[in-house]
Amino acid sequence: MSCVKELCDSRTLTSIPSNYVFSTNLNDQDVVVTEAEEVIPAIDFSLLTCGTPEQRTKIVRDLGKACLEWGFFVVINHGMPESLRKAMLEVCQDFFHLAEEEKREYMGKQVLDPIRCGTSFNATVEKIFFWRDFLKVFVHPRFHSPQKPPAFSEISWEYCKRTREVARLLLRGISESLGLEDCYIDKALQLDSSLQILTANFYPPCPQPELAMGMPPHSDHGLLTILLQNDISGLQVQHKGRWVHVNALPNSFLVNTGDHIEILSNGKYKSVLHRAVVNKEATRISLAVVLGPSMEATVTPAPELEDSHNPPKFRGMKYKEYLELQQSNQLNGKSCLDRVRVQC
Ligand SMILES: O=C(O)CCC(=O)C(=O)O
Ligand SMILES: [Fe+2]
Repeated sequence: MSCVKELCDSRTLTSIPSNYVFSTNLNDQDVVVTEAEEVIPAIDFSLLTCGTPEQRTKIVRDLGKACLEWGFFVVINHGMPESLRKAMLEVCQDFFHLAEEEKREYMGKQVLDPIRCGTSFNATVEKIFFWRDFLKVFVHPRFHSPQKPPAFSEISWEYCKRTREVARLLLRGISESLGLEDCYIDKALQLDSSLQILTANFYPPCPQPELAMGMPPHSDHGLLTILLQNDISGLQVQHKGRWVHVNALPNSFLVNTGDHIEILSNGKYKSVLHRAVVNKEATRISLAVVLGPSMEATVTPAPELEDSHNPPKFRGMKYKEYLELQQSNQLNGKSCLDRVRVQC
């Protein structure tokens, strides 16, 4: 199965091959609105880390509201230098531009292999492919990096260390917003050995973008995903039954809550459905850093959030098993989370 990049580079395409036609794509019920109509809430990260107690209380409340109403927020004043964000995007682009032979050692790997690249989501089981190539690297608790491009290791190490710090501080605020101790998630899910995965997504220009899909509607596993993209938009977020097309603010990160926040909060904060559409003109690159529990942690709803009116909505499952389950599945809505949902 060759990459979409190779498919595009090998000849001038005027239409897409039939195995890329995504049948339930952009149909009439799929109303897409722009951010002019629906504005994703912004969280000023600096107030969480060095605001006055009053400012911190307010930002924790705002964070809780964003998790409750959107499952998605924009983080501003995060302290990450723009030069590092740019370097990270560039070095990922360089990886996708390596010759096929140089990427081959990372192809055809299993879900728990620390470095793997490929196309679509799980091209061995899918009948219809997504217009997307990817690189996935496990960067914590053990750091891994492809050997090429040579700068990848140093840049991704720094980028991942900083995104991990941002995610852990956001999770403290989210714990508090749930009425739990600020270090609750950190302790319960053993975040000193949290699994952190860097995914780089590469979406080349597509001759028939209305027929193809970069990534289908899905929710993310893990606790938080921190997303960075080049100047090309394509992410759409489900909100109140409509798709909101996101144009990221400059210098900001987009963050969404994952399935394991939904489990831990006993369904209070939902993991949000999102998808990536493609376009005719330009290559889009997005970098998604997922911070999850320790692979050995069994994630259950926090007992503090359960009572007789609110029994546990999910059964416990080890994070490692959840990852295996997700990869054996088709990437499809919240089908993986449904497998641990308690039926009532
Ligand atoms: O490309 C995007 O904007 C979305 C990527 C994404 O959802 C993912 O990697 O899980
Ligand atoms: Fe995602």
